[in-house]
Amino acid sequence: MTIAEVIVDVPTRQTNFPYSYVVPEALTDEIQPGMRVVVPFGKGDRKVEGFVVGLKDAADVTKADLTKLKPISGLMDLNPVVNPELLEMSQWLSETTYSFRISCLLTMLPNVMKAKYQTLVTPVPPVKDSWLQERFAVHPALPLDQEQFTTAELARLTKLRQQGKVQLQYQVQNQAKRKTELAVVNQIEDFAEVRQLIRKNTTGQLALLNQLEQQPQTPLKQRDLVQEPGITPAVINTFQKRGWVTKTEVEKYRDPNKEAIKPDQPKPLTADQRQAVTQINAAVTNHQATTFLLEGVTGSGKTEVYLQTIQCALDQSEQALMLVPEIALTPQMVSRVKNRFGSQVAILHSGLSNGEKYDEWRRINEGKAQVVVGARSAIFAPLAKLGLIILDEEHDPSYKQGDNPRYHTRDVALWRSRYHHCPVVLGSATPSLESRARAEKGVYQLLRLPQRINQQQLPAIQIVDMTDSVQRTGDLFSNELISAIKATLQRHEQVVLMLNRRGFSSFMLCRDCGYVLKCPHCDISLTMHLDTHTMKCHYCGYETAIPNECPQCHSRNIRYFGTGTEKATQQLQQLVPEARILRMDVDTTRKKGAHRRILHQFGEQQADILLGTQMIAKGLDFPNVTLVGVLNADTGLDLPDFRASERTFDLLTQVAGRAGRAEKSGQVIIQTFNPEHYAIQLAQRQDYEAFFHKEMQIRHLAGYSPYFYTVLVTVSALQEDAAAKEALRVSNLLQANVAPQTELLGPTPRPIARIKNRYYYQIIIKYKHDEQLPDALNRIQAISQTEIRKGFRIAIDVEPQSFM
Ligand SMILES: Nc1ncnc2c1ncn2[C@@H]1O[C@H](COP(=O)(O)OP(=O)(O)OP(=O)(O)O)[C@@H](O)[C@H]1O
Ligand SMILES: [Zn+2]
Ligand SMILES: [Zn+2]
Repeated sequence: MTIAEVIVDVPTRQTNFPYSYVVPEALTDEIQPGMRVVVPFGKGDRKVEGFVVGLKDAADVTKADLTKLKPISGLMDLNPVVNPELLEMSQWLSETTYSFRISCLLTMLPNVMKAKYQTLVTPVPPVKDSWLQERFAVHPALPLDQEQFTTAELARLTKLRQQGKVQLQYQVQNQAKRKTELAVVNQIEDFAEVRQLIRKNTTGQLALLNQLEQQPQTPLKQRDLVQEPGITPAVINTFQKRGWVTKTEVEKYRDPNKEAIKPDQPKPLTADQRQAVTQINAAVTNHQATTFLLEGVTGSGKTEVYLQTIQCALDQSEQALMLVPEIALTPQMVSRVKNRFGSQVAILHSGLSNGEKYDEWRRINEGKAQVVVGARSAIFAPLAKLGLIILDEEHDPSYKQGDNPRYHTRDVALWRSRYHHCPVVLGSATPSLESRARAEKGVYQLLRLPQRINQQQLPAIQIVDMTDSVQRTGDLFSNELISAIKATLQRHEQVVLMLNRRGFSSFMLCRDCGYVLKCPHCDISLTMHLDTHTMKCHYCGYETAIPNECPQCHSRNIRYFGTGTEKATQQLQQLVPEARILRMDVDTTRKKGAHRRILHQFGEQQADILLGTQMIAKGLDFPNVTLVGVLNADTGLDLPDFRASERTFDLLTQVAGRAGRAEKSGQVIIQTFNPEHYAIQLAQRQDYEAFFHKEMQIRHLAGYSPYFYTVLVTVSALQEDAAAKEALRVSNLLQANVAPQTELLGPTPRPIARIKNRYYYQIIIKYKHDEQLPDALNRIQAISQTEIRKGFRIAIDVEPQSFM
């Protein structure tokens, strides 16, 4: 007899220990680690989903224990969905992020593979109640929901259940559906003989015969066959009746990137590119788990380095994984990879429907894709022969997942690199301080591309001091920027304008009493949306009409501090009436394909100006863009976050890099209220190395990363005093268990103290070495499950990327 170790999916009873189940005789040959199973759990033996993480022999279990074990109810998969590498990784991930193993396993799989639960109700025989007899005449079990039963009927069922006349069953549903299509399989052995049997004038039959003869061994899709002249479904049916073909179902993958591929060739490399490619390729061919930091200024040709090293992995019959931040996963980037590697490429990003994601994932899992390009979660792509991992824009905060498991993509990449003995390339024009510091120490190997392609200069950057109102026209644009825009349009060149939306924007303020219109559920001001004429909360979705008087003092003297993209577009249109402006932000890109459409229009020069949020700062490569303007450089500088300067520097450098990338030289104008700030001054010089050294000194003095490690513990509850008390309890528990040199900051209310009616308190742990810390955090993780039942939520975030 075999025993399976199963990690079950029960949100309120999470534990990192697998439960043991008996494998029924019928499943012994089928079951494998990495498969999902349905198992009975808890008092009512309700059916839940679980993952088999190991199998062992019954001889290893005592007789007494054996009798207590329940059997597995069924398998959800025919093949393992978690391969041995990912199974091993899930263990490591759960230990290093202090999250439960089930959430690690679920994170690795496409969304549709998360099981859905359904409650079914069935009458208990003998059924005497006439209403029950009637209701359950057709189906012996019905889903217990509002669609099936009226409220009165549901109440009636509750009563019947108390009397033991009906019972509930919990059913796990597999949501993942694979699509199949009809195909035709050849059964003819002697084609000449069949040709004799077909009459000369039946061209359709002859056409089909020819198709079969060309590829007698492969199933031919009916959809493709009927494209041939003369071949119709009727012709195929005739062949089927005569036993010349049989019909079958073949798997069909939804192809999310239907756009035509324009094959392209590797470019001859510059000397710097060649040096980088040579070193990375050596590590690929020698199977070395080296981490390279590719520090290349904007437009230095990092992408070409990625493509040529990917080629090297493919030449070794190995696979490559390329990660890109979600917003940089532009259609431009995707087509660059697809044009080079064609249909071997699988793409994973949030714009795909769940079904499309599942299909791409299956293609990868079945070894049918050799190159995977995707955003954060693509780091778990089940490539079995990984030969190279690339993280483009490695400094990007979106590489850190905000929910459990709170992993950093870079750490997972390094783990996989060790597992597969393959190199990792971290690329950026502005590497994170952590990575650059590791390169300084020799932990990572530094490769630099200090020059732009074509000897093109980095664009000249001009800073405009917005505190000087003489310089302004309207509240968003300086005279300099407006005249530069006009001059650019006269040369028939294009402009990219960025509105920095980090921090707070477009809120309503009463000039008489100072009232700011806030969300009733969150501690954050509401944002004005002109298209819907509402004030919206960006955290919980609450919305209300735009008020025309102050809700507090009823004064009409209210002001909208709008720096929203809509308002900026309107102002700009008034100042430069001839301009054709495209707006790109979360609102205009919500619809599927909108992002692609806007960029396509801009690329085809159907517009002069692209005005957008951070979304436009990354990855865009338009040769006709010669002017970049940043409307408000500093909204991120005041945020209570030790990385505020780094983020501002990164963003300005990235967006400036969009100008003058081809033959024409570029110009950048940065509008700011803090012209003296070092992040802005050094961004003006585009001097990453100087910024790195300056910022390292500041981090050293303040005791922050990369000199110290941080862990953020957050406690929340519906009542503010309860949250505060619980945070204090957690803090005391930590204090008692961490090493004496470890510093605890807080508990303090989080900068945005309330979201969706929950109050948040935070504790920041700072340390250099602390061997006791993992144990201390494990204790917190363990109590989090009991606390959840009392209404508290405790979150542990190792190396947090945000303190909001
Ligand atoms: N060796 C080369 N010869 C000619 N053109 C090249 C070469 N390498 C890259 N390019 C071209 O130079 C332009 C800039 O390259 P690329 O977009 O790869 O830079 P990047 O470093 O990734 O930039 P960013 O970080 O700003 O996105 C692209 O249009 C690319 O096709
Ligand atoms: Zn007021
Ligand atoms: Zn809200």
